[in-house]
Amino acid sequence: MKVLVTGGAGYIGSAVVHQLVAGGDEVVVFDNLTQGHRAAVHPDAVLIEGDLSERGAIDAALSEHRPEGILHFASHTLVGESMEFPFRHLGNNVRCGLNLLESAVDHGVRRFILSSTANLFGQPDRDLIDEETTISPGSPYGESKFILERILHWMDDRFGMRYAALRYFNACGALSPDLGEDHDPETHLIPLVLQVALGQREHVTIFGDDYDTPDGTCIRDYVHVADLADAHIRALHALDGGSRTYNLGSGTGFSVREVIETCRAVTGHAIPATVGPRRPGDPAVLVASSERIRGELGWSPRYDDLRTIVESAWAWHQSHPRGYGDRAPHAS
Ligand SMILES: NC(=O)c1ccc[n+]([C@@H]2O[C@H](COP(=O)([O-])OP(=O)(O)OC[C@H]3O[C@@H](n4cnc5c(N)ncnc54)[C@H](O)[C@@H]3O)[C@@H](O)[C@H]2O)c1
Ligand SMILES: O=c1ccn([C@@H]2O[C@H](COP(=O)(O)OP(=O)(O)O[C@H]3O[C@H](CO)[C@H](O)[C@H](O)[C@H]3O)[C@@H](O)[C@H]2O)c(=O)[nH]1
Repeated sequence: MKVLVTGGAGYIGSAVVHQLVAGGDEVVVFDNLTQGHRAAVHPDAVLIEGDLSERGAIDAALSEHRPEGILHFASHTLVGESMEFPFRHLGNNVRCGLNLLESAVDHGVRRFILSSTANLFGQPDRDLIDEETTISPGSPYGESKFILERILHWMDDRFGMRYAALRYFNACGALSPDLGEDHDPETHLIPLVLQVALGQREHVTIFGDDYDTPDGTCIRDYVHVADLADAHIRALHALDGGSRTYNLGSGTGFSVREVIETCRAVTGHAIPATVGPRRPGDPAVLVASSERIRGELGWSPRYDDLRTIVESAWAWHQSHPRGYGDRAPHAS
């Protein structure tokens, strides 16, 4: 299949692009490279440097390449930042998504995959979050993704757009030692902890240890990018059977302290940690039930062991301590 992948130079998108190309699909990446990296794009994929806020740029890409499907990863992605700058997230994510969908409809594209999020659920009152759990976005970021899910519902209803909304829990790990996570600024827990082991930070700050959890720190469901890629490919090829929505996680939660302990064990570094205040917008516990995608598409996570996840991330960070190395050095 020929597909257009927005955000295909970013962390998760680039991993999915590599797996799509490996499976024989033809890929066009559309990315403004604000967080993405040229070097992360598979050499057999076409890279268009463009911004989704410009409808004309999307139209040009779809007219030239005529993809059958779109995978939409490009987004503002940070929960905490969206609490501080709600309009930035709501405006950008919804406007860019609408531009893309309107152009897709005009160009006859009828297959669409959306990167959605566990943040749709706020802090649910159940242990495992399935697709029937009440939607109550925990931040403007989560709200922007829910709005896009609702827009997709109407695209299907009005235009026969078959979509999959994939609600990832916490993406983690590296597809290979040469393809991993490189954000600026980095805000995600595992890369930050590993940067301490690399000697690039003095310590990691735990955002609150007074949550109602066994060790007082937040619990998250860490799902490996290789497993996310597998889910995208299965969902893409299942769309002819109709639109679908899936929660994607491994079904096991790990606390912030457990993540730091595992990073200590894998790296052999003491990794000093201090406790700071809670981060606005952070729910205490988010763990997925992915029974629906397991049952319908036969997906199951292969990398659900935290040590294996951290080992794959550590292999990437060790071989690329400055990431892809394409950022201007920070003034100190
Ligand atoms: N990382 C996670 O744990 C996680 C969890 C749930 C959902 N998600 C979602 O998955 C998707 C990918 O996340 P990621 O961690 O790979 O993020 P990322 O920042 O690494 O990738 C996003 C990519 O989109 C590009 N981009 C951003 N705005 C753009 C625009 N206006 N036009 C064109 N390109 C643009 C960036 O340059 C970047 O390459 C996002 O939609 C995010 O909300 C991520
Ligand atoms: O320096 C840090 C960084 C993070 N944390 C904690 O570690 C956990 C994981 O935080 P991340 O920033 O790594 O990830 P988030 O859970 O905030 O968010 C991620 O998963 C969400 C879905 O749950 C979103 O979709 C979002 O895009 C994606 O970044 C949270 O409890 C956070 O409070 C710390 O204690 N210290």
